[in-house]
Amino acid sequence: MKDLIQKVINDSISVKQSILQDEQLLATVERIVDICTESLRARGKILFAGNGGSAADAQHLAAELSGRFYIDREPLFAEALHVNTSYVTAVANDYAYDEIYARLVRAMGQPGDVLFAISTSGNSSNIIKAVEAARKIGFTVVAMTGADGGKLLPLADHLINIPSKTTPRIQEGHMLLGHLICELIEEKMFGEAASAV
Ligand SMILES: O=C(CO)[C@@H](O)[C@H](O)[C@H](O)[C@H](O)COP(=O)(O)O
Ligand SMILES: [Zn+2]
Repeated sequence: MKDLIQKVINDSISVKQSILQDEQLLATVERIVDICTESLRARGKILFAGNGGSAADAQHLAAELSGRFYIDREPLFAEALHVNTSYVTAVANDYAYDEIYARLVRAMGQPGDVLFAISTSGNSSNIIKAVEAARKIGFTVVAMTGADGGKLLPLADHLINIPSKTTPRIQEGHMLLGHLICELIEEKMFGEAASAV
């Protein structure tokens, strides 16, 4: 048991070390922060979509923006697409599970909005369909993936691909960088030097 505990913690640390050393990935994080800030300043929306643990991550990250992260400040428009269970169950039942996010993207989305498509495999079809709908509308699409990026890879404007093939380790990487993105957006928009950036 102790061996497994140490292995899992070590694996998680290794993934995070790889992220830290990946300058291209860290530059992508900066670019995503700039794009989200620009969108929010223009009254755009930041939408998040994921399944399972990634749905939890989606609503967690949305709440950091619509609620607050560190700073007492105005709310920002951010939401996770699965949170209305009446909507999700009706659309999954009446149309298809694949349609749940794409349909809401079409209902809510406007050019300049940002969609975070969170899928550890990059292959969940409801996420792919949401991305296709978002691209048609003129969103910026940020894909948060792992492994080889899957089908999301060629569809994303910006890719956060966590260097791991293990779903929970990938999710931990998504949350690390997702938290970082929320912190940096808040700092850029509301921090002490906000008027200068
Ligand atoms: O949280 C976990 C595993 O850590 C699971 O609930 C996991 O999110 C689900 O199996 C998802 O359906 C996986 O989908 P995806 O990440 O490949 O898009
Ligand atoms: Zn999980």
